[in-house]
Amino acid sequence: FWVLNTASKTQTYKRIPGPTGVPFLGNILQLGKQMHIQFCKWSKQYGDIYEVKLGTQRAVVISNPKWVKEIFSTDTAFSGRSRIQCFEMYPDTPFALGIVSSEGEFWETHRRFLLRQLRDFGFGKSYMEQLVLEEVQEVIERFRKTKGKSVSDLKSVFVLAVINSLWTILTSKRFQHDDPKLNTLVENLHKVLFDLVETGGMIMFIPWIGRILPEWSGYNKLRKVVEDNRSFLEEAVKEHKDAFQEHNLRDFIDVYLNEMNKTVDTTSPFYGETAEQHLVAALGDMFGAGTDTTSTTLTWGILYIIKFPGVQSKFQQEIDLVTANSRNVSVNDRSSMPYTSALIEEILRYSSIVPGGVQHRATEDKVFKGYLIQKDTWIFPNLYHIHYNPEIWGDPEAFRPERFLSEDGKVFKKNENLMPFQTGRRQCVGESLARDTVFLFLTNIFRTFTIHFDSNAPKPPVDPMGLILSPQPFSVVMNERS
Ligand code: HEM
Repeated sequence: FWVLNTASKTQTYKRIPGPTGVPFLGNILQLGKQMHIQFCKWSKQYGDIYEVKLGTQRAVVISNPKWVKEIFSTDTAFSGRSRIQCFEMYPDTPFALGIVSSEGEFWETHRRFLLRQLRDFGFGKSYMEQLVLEEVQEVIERFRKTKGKSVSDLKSVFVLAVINSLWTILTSKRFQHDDPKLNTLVENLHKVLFDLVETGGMIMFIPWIGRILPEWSGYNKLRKVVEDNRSFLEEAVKEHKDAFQEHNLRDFIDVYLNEMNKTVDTTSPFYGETAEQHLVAALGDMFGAGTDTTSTTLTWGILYIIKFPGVQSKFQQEIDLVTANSRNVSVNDRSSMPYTSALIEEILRYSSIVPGGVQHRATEDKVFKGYLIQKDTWIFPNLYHIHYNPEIWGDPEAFRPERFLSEDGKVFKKNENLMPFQTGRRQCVGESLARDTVFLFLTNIFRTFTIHFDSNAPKPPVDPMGLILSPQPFSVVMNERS
């Protein structure tokens, strides 16, 4: 029956090409530590779409940017998410909670609610900009104190600073940049994700390995970090429940609790214990998705600006022109800063920190471009390949912000093939915040300092590393501009 069923399904559709794997492991052993590099090699061999097996999990990888847009925008069947329970705060619930991992009506309702509340609380408005600028100022003061001495771990300086504006809106609290407990929490999270890549990401693709070899596979360490995070966030929700006043809704948590209190329909996504667990998971998503990504992008930004000749001086010239070197740069200046806009696009392209995107799940059998994509298949957009495709960019290996400018260099030109935040129904909810944060941090830091590599420190190795592609540590010296 299975043979007949499969044959009848494949007969009328084009066959999806792809590399041959081995039983149980599929193509995992071919992936190596830099999965995105192998994804690019396969796309050269197999074209716009190919199929791989990650353990026993079937996945298709799409490398044509127009197809990526189409598949994630048009059909809800391609907007699902696969459960990877080892990452979940509540792995025993019947379906995944939070925003990143949930799907269907539950996800849609909560994503809409989150976006509306964030907007109402000031997302993308001048209040938010003010909050970001306060963080920028604190980071600048911290750099000032180094007085021309070497600074070696930029990312750790940025990691809590970039989330604080959002955290204020969500919880009415901000973190001290050097809060030891929080920094340990974040470091552990990053370390555990890094170690996962070292073991080929096995527990994501072959869940039973985590149960059989919990130590070797990194499962135990991962669970410890996830549970520490959960306790920290549950505490924040508990404090809000204890202090809750219906007439004084201070932040996102309060508004969410209010919605829960009003809900009597037991089938509503806002009802009962599940809804409260969702709130904790959603806060975890914001924290997880917002800290590492933005701080890594900023760190890459500084590395590229000082590494590639001429970039820092052009950038500073534009900053000085706009501010007359007498005030902070604000997001309103962006429209008069074409070089800066182009520079940030090039940083996003060149770093491509989420190289294989975040995979979606096909929630039913569906035909796409004549190929049958079967239910439960994972769909990866091959973002790194798209961002480094010579047919699109000409000279992708060159760091050249000018590719996003008109010929006379005066007008910023968007390129729709750049999609670091992915695209379509699940497109990153933090895109505008991340863009504003990167813009305000970089412009105001380079308004204040000229930065170069510390000539006494070893040259930084160039290969990016980790699940979120991060630069290897490098040391810089910051000199205050006159
Ligand atoms: C440079 C910074 C960032 C990059 C490159 C980035 C990239 C991405 C990507 C590629 C996705 C997957 C979208 C999809 O599945 O179609 C995503 C989803 C998401 N991002 Fe970001 N992100 C960044 C910053 C942020 C920030 C600051 C937040 C905090 C609000 C955030 C929150 C989320 C959430 C909640 C999702 C899940 C959306 C959903 O599944 O509906 N991200 N991001």
